[in-house]
Amino acid sequence: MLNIAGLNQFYGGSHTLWDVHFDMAAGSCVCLMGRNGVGKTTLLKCIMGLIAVRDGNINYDGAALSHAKPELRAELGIGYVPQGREIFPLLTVEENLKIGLRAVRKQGIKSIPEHIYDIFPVLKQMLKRRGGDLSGGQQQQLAIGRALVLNPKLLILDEPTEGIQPNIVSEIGDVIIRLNRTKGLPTQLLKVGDEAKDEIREGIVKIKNELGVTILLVEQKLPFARKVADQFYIMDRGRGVAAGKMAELNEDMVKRYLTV
Ligand SMILES: Nc1ncnc2c1ncn2[C@@H]1O[C@H](COP(=O)(O)OP(=O)(O)OP(=O)(O)O)[C@@H](O)[C@H]1O
Repeated sequence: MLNIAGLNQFYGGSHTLWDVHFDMAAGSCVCLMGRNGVGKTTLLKCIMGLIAVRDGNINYDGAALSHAKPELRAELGIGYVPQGREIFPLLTVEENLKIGLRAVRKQGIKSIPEHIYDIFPVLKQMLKRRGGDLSGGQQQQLAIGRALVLNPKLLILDEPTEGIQPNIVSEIGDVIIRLNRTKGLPTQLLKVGDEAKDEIREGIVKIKNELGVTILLVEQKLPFARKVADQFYIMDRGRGVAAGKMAELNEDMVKRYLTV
């Protein structure tokens, strides 16, 4: 789904990403790991077209992204929640969510999809509150909710648990798992609709629609990363140095590349 080859990036004269190769398959949940300053956010920003790439290729579902305008990502179904969340503090929750709608008008999505409130009920309760008055955890839910308005196929999250209290961290973990993994709900469940009440059938269709999102996240908290992701990709000093199934992430790699 996302394929990166030979990617190099510079901040002025400073060579930050070195010949990065990275592949992720549709349906996976990949955690981008590494110590502070190794280039994780920079890689995400390259994918999102927010900073220029010196050379190399970024391909998403057959589309070449390396030199494409940032807007193309939303059109292709790539949602992004940046580090620090970047919600609009003076706008209400509803207004923040509506900002996501601009990018999807072409797809005929004109109002905030109801399933966003199923996933984050707190947003419905707080629709008229200003973004800046929400707690850190609520702001993160708002930032993820805003990205979900796009109905993304690929959702990119940069440190979604940073600065958030532990109980909300685990809620956010559950949401990521729910978005990513419930794909493949048996189709016979849909067929029971003949006898089932409309409500139930609608609920199942909704769940099917909201799920199966491919996820790429940067995360420093190891237990969280192990819980939500099925693959890891480790960076060190601007280079990709290890990748594999999360179950294969061993103590040696943790010591070598992750612990401070
Ligand atoms: N706008 C910028 N201009 C110049 N150098 C930058 C800029 N942004 C980041 N850097 C540098 O590029 C390197 C990679 O930074 P990046 O933020 O991608 O790392 P990271 O792995 O995401 O770290 P963290 O976990 O701290 O966010 C660091 O040395 C950083 O100081």
